[in-house]
Amino acid sequence: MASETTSKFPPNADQARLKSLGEKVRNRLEANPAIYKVPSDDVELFALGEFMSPAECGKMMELIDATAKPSKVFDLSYESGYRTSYSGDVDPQDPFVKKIGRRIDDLLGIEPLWGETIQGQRYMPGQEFQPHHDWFHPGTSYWDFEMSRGGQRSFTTMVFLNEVEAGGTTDFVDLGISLEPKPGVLLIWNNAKPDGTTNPMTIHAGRPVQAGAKYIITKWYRTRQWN
Ligand SMILES: O=C(O)CCC(=O)C(=O)O
Ligand SMILES: [Fe+2]
Repeated sequence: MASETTSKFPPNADQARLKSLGEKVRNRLEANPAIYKVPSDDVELFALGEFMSPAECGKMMELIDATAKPSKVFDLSYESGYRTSYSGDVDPQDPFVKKIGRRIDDLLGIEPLWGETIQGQRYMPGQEFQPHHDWFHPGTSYWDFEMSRGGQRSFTTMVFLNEVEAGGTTDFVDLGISLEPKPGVLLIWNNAKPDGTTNPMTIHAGRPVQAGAKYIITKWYRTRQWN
């Protein structure tokens, strides 16, 4: 693809940074007795219960309802059906949003400026986010732009805000792992392998909600300062 051969960012451009950040965050999470490591040989995946209180989850859902608009996945349009949830950047200046963001920064021990702003998402019945990687793929239309504003995505963090009546699991499709939304639970995964190359096995999906609604927040970290 033309954009790949002309890009100043080779595939796995941030390998060394992903490797050292992976080590740092892994050590920190493994030293935290409250954090559960989901057993997998292929992906570093962690979970933490009661990361947000029921009141905090409720407040965040109100903010999402106030900002939600159709999600965009880079060059894939909402109409394509790939990601049909409603999403919005909850106000990064809101003191409550800042507080939750800082709590995630502290837990992982990643430089706060490397974190993207928290994104809220709401799925109604039939809405889903089809299998994808959160890391950026070389050769895409967004590769150069995203790589130049913070580098590759290192860690994904995601909080389930509510109980979903039916459906809406987060599935790691190549791992055979399906996680049911439980309010307040934080998921964390490393988008890279221990050697710092991007990890194809992180492919995951937000399965269609069958009944009720599903609310989540997501915060992604890069390998350098994001803007
Ligand atoms: O809704 C989910 O369970 C997954 C969301 C997701 O993968 C994302 O926002 O990148
Ligand atoms: Fe994702």
